[in-house]
Amino acid sequence: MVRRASSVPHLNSSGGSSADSAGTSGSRRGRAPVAGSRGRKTPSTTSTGQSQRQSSGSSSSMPRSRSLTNGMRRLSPQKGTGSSGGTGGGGGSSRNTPYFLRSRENEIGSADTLEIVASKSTGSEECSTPEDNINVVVRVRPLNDKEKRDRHGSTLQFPGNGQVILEGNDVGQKRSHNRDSVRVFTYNVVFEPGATQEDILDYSGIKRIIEMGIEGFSCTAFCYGQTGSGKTHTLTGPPDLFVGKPNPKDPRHGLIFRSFLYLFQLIKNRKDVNYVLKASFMEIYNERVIDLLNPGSARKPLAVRWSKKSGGFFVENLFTVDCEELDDLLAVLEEGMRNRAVGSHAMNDHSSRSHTILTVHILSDQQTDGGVFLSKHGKINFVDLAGSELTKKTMSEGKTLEEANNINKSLMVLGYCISSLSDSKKRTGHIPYRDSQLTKLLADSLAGNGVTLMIACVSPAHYNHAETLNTLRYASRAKRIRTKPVIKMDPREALILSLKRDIHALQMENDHLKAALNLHHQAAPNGGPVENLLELQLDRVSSGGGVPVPKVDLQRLPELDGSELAELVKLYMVENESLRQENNHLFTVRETILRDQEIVCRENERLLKKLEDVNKSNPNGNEDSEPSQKVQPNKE
Ligand SMILES: Nc1ncnc2c1ncn2[C@@H]1O[C@H](COP(=O)(O)OP(=O)(O)OP(=O)(O)O)[C@@H](O)[C@H]1O
Repeated sequence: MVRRASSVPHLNSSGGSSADSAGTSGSRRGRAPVAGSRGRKTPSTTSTGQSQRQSSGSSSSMPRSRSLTNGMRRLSPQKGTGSSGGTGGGGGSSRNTPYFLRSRENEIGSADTLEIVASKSTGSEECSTPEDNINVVVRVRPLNDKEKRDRHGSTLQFPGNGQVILEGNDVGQKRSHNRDSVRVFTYNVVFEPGATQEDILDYSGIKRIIEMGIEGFSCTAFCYGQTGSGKTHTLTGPPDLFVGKPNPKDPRHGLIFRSFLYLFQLIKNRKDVNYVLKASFMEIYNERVIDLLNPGSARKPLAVRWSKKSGGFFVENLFTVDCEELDDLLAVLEEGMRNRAVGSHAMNDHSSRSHTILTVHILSDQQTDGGVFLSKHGKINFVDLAGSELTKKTMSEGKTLEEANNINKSLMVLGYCISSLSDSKKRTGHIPYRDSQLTKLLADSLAGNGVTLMIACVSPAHYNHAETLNTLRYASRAKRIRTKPVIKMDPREALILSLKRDIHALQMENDHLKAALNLHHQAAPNGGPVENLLELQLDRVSSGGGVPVPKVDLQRLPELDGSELAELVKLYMVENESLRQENNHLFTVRETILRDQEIVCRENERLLKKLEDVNKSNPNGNEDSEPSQKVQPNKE
């Protein structure tokens, strides 16, 4: 796919908390309109950490905190393996040797090599890390033609090691060496204007996100930045990619397209797991949630509700499409892109007027050694936020102005949430997720059990200095947020898995005893010292089934004679059998629990319906069902 000018990319990355120095869904299911809609003409909707100040380039004195940089640590070491470029092998590739990237000004970008080395020395890390920082990377777009024509210089420099230097806002003034106005920010990775779409796939840490999604984690990649900074370009590529029949080989394809290829490549390699993929695509336009796969002519908004079961918000009746083939996923992307709200203003001809969330659900079933099926539900959200804008600069008016106000308001709430979450004192207090639809739906990604990648997009042009500074600060704050990634797994299945592990351990012990018995017979065919049996200090413990089981010091086994060993083996086999029975019993209990759960679920649905009726008859009620304020459904 995309080939970079140089074979050695230069990125700079850091990790950790911000080292900037300057300072699910309830869903109607279907495999429908989308899968069959590729190439179909659909009516397009045209509603269209602040850092301490320091002199420039003093990177060596930058404070560094321990942190993940998992994004970099788990990068694929290879380039040029195609758009799906990774090494494949599911979670396996997360243990790749990190690829070291150095800075080369105005080329690709840089990553914090110190952080990578530090991470490497800690060895490989399991997916279920107790806490992770949000992985934050910055992408700087190139100056566009207009900016070049108007001779807007670049306000950014790239010293390497995941740093970006923002010069003082001295545009139009004499270029003083005003050290105070120079700010240095550090991120996991900084992509310089020369970075390609393929670089973003390979070095942003998105591959790790996809791998963790497959492993059952809830993952999110979101783009943030001012209008026209390249968010949509990064996630999906330019809009004309989705006009007519898209060319899959087009090098301009964005991160979502490339991630889909990578996802399917990983899944194909996991023959031992049965995967089911589903996808949904929605937008938040003027605080209304619209289903981009099924917008309807009236673009009727969907309700955002709280789920007690999952402990998070979800969009009710969001269309979810089964995606058996890569083509189905691509069709979801294309359909949504055609339906999303786009408008034009002075700073962007194709400005996103809404926030979009494309979600891929990854349901997996894997049979363990003992025959138990483990089900996991991972998901990957791709979030393209609408750009913050200064309406004076974008010259928005009328409808575009209303959109801009809504966009800015929801981004402000997101800013509050990020700011509170990044502050260790405020983190445990009230976080205003409920103040916007966007933050309700991103709550889990920001502070829950998810894994999150933030791509902060900035313009290098001097005239965007204030917005670039804002974005860089925003990104620095986000970098301080820590989440606790957890695999979503049925707890009963987890219990059975652990029981199976116990049985396996017992079986190994039995095998060991049998082997010892064999050895003993060979070494002493006429029998050993019987009287030693009492000295073995058999520690009798009661097993699950109440059968007494002797615990033997295995080192002393050779002292036993044949009959004693045979007796021990017999006891272990009985114990083994009893454990097996216990396990079967657990299976039965599990079945019963599942049946009970189904009954409760049905009852819950009935109550929810009732609740809806009550809410309908109360026109002044809020859109969300606030269980504390209204009729409460049955607890699940
Ligand atoms: N890295 C890049 N390389 C080349 N062109 C880019 C890059 N980033 C952005 N552009 C171009 O800049 C313009 C604005 O980009 P884009 O629409 O992605 O911005 P945005 O941040 O999504 O804006 P908005 O918030 O208004 O939707 C587009 O023409 C896009 O193709």
